[in-house]
Amino acid sequence: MENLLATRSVTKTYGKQNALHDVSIHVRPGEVYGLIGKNGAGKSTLFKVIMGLAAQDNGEISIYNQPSIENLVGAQKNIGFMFGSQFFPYLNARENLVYTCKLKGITDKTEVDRVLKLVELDQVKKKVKTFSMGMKQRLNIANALVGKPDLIIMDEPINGLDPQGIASFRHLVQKLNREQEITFLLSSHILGELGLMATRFGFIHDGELLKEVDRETLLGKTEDQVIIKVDNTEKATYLLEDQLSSLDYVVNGDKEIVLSDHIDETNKIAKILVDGGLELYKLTPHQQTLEEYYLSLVQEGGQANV
Ligand SMILES: Nc1ncnc2c1ncn2[C@@H]1O[C@H](COP(=O)(O)OP(=O)(O)OP(=O)(O)O)[C@@H](O)[C@H]1O
Repeated sequence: MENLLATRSVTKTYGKQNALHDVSIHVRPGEVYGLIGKNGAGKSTLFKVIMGLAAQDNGEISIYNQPSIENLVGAQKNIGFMFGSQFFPYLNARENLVYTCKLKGITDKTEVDRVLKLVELDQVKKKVKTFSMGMKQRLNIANALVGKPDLIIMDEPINGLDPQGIASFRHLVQKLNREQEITFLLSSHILGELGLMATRFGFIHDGELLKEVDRETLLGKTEDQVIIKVDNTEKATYLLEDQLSSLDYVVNGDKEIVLSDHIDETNKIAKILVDGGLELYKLTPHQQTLEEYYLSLVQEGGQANV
């Protein structure tokens, strides 16, 4: 499928700091793409490079498969962008958006009403300085919607929102994605926050893109596990390795054994451990979360089996 936005082997350094190394992401039309990475992973730098706010050292950006600089500048007009709030606090939402229209050279007088309606701020008259975080976020989206972009890029859009704000943000993104056919590229340092709304994920760590994976594949990878806690982890893994045919496990920092196979044989596992003279404190089935999957991906440097 043709990409709406792609980066090819983009590299960017700040002095000796390697902010992006060989990053190739592929955002297809109609997706809600979640770029996930911890603080300092390179998400903002990648967005700045895409928007032409920072120059890459190497690599290419293409929008609708148009890599040349002149075309890219034109194509960037089809991108709505949000990098934190930059509104006049003493103006209301409408007045702020009129200003955005002026900056973008949009003369259509109905544009402000259109975007205010889409984010359900059309009835709100008060000044922006009195807005809740959730309302500010909706105004941010309205601002990005001005000019009918195909793609909206938002850097850490969920930061600072309460659970209700996160839910209404999610519903708004999904509605705009479905009804206005807007593609989204969103970043977060918390996978769980984008886990419910993104249709595809890119995992970035220390400036490198570890993996791109669609939602269904990712959900299929969060496996059923068994968590075991005993008084002697080393002896337990020795006994289990000895008496079970194959054993896929990790020992995590809390001295727990996380077993990914033999999950239907908890009775047998308990017997092996107790017969081996171990104190068994815990033996519980567990469904791996997206966050845990992401952490294992980072630990394995992108080699997790997707
Ligand atoms: N202007 C700059 N000068 C020097 N180093 C920078 C600059 N901007 C970013 N960096 C460094 O580049 C790396 C990537 O930073 P970036 O801001 O892109 O990460 P991020 O994933 O967006 O994290 P955060 O969510 O904390 O902003 C970090 O090590 C950061 O310190």
